[in-house]
Amino acid sequence: MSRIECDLLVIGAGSGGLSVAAGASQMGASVVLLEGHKMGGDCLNYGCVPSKALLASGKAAHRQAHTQAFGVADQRPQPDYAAVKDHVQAVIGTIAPVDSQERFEGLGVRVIREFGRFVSPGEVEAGPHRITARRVVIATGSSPLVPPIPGLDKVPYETNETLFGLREAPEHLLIIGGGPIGMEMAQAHVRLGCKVTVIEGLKALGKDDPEAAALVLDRLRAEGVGIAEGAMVSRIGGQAGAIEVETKDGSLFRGTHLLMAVGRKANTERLNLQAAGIETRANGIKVDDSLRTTNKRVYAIGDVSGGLQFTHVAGYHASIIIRSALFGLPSKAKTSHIPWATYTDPELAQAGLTETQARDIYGVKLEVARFDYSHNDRAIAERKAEGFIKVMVFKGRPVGATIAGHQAGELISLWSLALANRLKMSQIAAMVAPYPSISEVNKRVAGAYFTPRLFESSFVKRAVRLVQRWIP
Ligand SMILES: Cc1cc2nc3c(=O)[nH]c(=O)nc-3n(C[C@H](O)[C@H](O)[C@H](O)COP(=O)(O)OP(=O)(O)OC[C@H]3O[C@@H](n4cnc5c(N)ncnc54)[C@H](O)[C@@H]3O)c2cc1C
Ligand SMILES: NC(=O)c1ccc[n+]([C@@H]2O[C@H](COP(=O)([O-])OP(=O)(O)OC[C@H]3O[C@@H](n4cnc5c(N)ncnc54)[C@H](O)[C@@H]3O)[C@@H](O)[C@H]2O)c1
Repeated sequence: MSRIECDLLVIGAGSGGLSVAAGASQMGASVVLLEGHKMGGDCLNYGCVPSKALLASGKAAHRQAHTQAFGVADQRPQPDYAAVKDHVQAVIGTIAPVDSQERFEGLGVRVIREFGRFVSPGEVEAGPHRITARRVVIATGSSPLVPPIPGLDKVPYETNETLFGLREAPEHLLIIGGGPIGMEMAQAHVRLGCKVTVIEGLKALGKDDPEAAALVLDRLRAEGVGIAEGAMVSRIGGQAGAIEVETKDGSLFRGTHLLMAVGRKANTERLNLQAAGIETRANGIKVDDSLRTTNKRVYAIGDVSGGLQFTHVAGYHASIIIRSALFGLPSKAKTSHIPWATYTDPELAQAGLTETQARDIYGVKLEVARFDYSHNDRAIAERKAEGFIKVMVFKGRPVGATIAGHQAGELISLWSLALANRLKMSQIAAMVAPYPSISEVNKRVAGAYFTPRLFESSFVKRAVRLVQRWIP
């Protein structure tokens, strides 16, 4: 067994682990990075990247079929599912070098392609190596949760780890779970010519603002996605090509393929956490505000730490712990400015508090500013005028923003900036957005916040009349 000593040991080469390893190594720390499976983790191989590439194919097909309104005859799209999957793999292949072993070795990181497991509070074993590090970062991510639904073990089913490798188009895809994975994959598949039914136990897109979620769900239904809500699955039967899903209320759904999209479970089993005195909680490894585990020399970041499960959150976590692990400076992870977006068409994006959360905290003192896409000239020109932005404001500062509409995932960054820096609505209103751009909705919502103060104020009206009497 070889012995290795380093400043920082990173376990897992996904979104979080790669960010820590790259940053720490370039700042002069000796870094060892363990990866037992694919470099790039879930996001590159089975998550964000393939799902967005598949959605892009769906969008291309949908566009072909909806050009008449622009004066260009519609065409019947002829998607070739296997070719679409080639596109998905090509996109992964284009991005993969950025996450590759070679690139990281070039940055000075020692990359070991083995799974790691703790053997003591300060030592990790990986294949033939025993590694001692000043600090350890667990960034092992999450896997699809497959609940023990009776009958599920007797039928073939897909998860995000197998779906992107499927070469034959599902004739009728049943999706259990109406979260972001379920709804993104539903729209991609319906646009690629598959029949799709989503079976959701509670409320589809239930973590989002209900009004914004409803706008997206209406659009998906209009495109032909069947969405059953309040439909908790109780039993699964049938066989390959003829799957049956039964719900607690007795409804029966039949389809040819099944996708399980009911959430995630943290990747902790291989780590032998007890040997290191690291405690877990229901959804992952227990961490404090600074992302330290119950073993103070060990951090946990990204999906495995059980909070918001997004690539940009894993990257943000990496920046937080680099500060404390390398420089010994205090640093805390916040969630108040974290955005997320679901890349359906229209997109759905959130930063900070939803209206319901903000009302619970600020009560009647909360103000909600709103602007509809139907008043945005660019959106009208592009025939994307369906959607809205609303911003939750307390004492002149935004505390949350919700956007449902074209490019919502792009527009939301401004609100993360505003929340991170405690900007005022007046500072957003001072921005000038180019005309005609979709991003004008961000300025116009700030304008909407000030409209009653400026245009419906008798004080302002009196002041203007007075000044007008005096100025030449
Ligand atoms: C279908 C889908 C779509 C998604 N779309 C988006 C999106 O659009 N935007 C977004 O922000 N997020 C998206 N996500 C979420 C995003 O993929 C995750 O939040 C992100 O990958 C988490 O990064 P991570 O570093 O925590 O884990 P991962 O990226 O999963 O990386 C963990 C790595 O650790 C390795 N590993 C595990 N155990 C060990 C061990 N013991 N030793 C060594 N290595 C180990 C794994 O093999 C893996 O490579 C999506 C997820 C899915 C499933
Ligand atoms: N665009 C993005 O950023 C993006 C896209 C996809 C995934 N992700 C990340 O991946 C995570 C996982 O996504 P997800 O969609 O799997 O999880 P999720 O937890 O968001 O949604 C799962 C859904 O399944 C439902 N469900 C659970 N058990 C059920 C049952 N027995 N019968 C019927 N419905 C059931 C739940 O009520 C829930 O609505 C997300 O929370 C997100 O963090 C992000």
